[in-house]
Amino acid sequence: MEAVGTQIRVQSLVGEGAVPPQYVQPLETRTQRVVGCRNDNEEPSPPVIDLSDDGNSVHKQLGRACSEWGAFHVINHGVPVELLGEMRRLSRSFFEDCAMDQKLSYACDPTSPASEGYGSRMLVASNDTVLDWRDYFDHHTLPLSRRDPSKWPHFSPDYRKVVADYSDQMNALAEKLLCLISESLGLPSSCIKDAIGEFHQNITVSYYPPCPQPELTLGLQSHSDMGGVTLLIQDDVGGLEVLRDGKWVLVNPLSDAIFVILADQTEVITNGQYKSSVHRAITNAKKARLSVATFHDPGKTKMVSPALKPPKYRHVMYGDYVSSWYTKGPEGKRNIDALLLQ
Ligand SMILES: O=C(O)CCC(=O)C(=O)O
Ligand SMILES: [Fe+2]
Repeated sequence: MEAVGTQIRVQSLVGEGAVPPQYVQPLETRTQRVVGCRNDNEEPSPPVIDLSDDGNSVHKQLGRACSEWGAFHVINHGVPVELLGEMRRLSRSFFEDCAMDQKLSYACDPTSPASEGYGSRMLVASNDTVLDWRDYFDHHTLPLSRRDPSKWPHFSPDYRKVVADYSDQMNALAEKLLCLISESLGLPSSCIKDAIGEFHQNITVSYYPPCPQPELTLGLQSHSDMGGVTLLIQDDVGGLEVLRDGKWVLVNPLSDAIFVILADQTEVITNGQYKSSVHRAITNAKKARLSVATFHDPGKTKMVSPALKPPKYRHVMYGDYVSSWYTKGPEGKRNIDALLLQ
């Protein structure tokens, strides 16, 4: 078992046979799913939107997807699919091919939330939080003043270049999607992007090792993302679930698609017309799973408020919103609900 400070990497627990008690979820948050991670159409799943369709049709499909799901796949998105594959391949290789002491040379600071590097524990606030069955590597990528590739792995000569290319491509796609999403509400194209301001982008690679008792654990507990919009790719294992009408729905992996997740500030800006998506990751006993989530968020000092009247949410300074998230914990949508005006 490896530890840095109080941080243990989940990967180093694999092979212990039983899940340590800190990782055991209370009954009410455990998954009911018999863990075979495919949604075989017995339940509706988030829509797939072809961005090469004509403009009108894309706006309509986006409007429905955003109001009914807050999350959807996009295809023909303009990002080279080879780059998606490279990002998955290289990030998997960091977790699986590098020795633990090499990985730990990139350890994030366990005392500071969202610090860059290799970690396992998302929340630093309290010792009684149930831990996620997940390790991660967080890269700070935009604005360029935050980007320091010397903090990223270099076991492969391509790693840093691929992450930088991936960051630029995701940035362009996030901007394009926010324009389309604004237009789908009849707002000026730049409305949501302007309300978020310059993107603060982080790329988090999550690695979920096989879990001996998947029915007791979660890879990542239920939450909505805090910022503007998240663009996610995953491998073919499956395990991401979105909450819809009180039911958890498994998101099937589509290798060439990018999964778009609306986050809390987009809910505020659209005045609740579009809701952020509550999601989580479940575990399985057989295969490690990998996802790459790219977050596009406001800067810490940005004031965010609804673009529509009368406002249903109070304005908030993004940095204050983030601090309360880290002190209280994500727990579904509790934090965004606190911004609702009566
Ligand atoms: O692993 C996944 O599919 C979900 C990741 C996620 O929700 C996050 O990093 O915020
Ligand atoms: Fe998330």
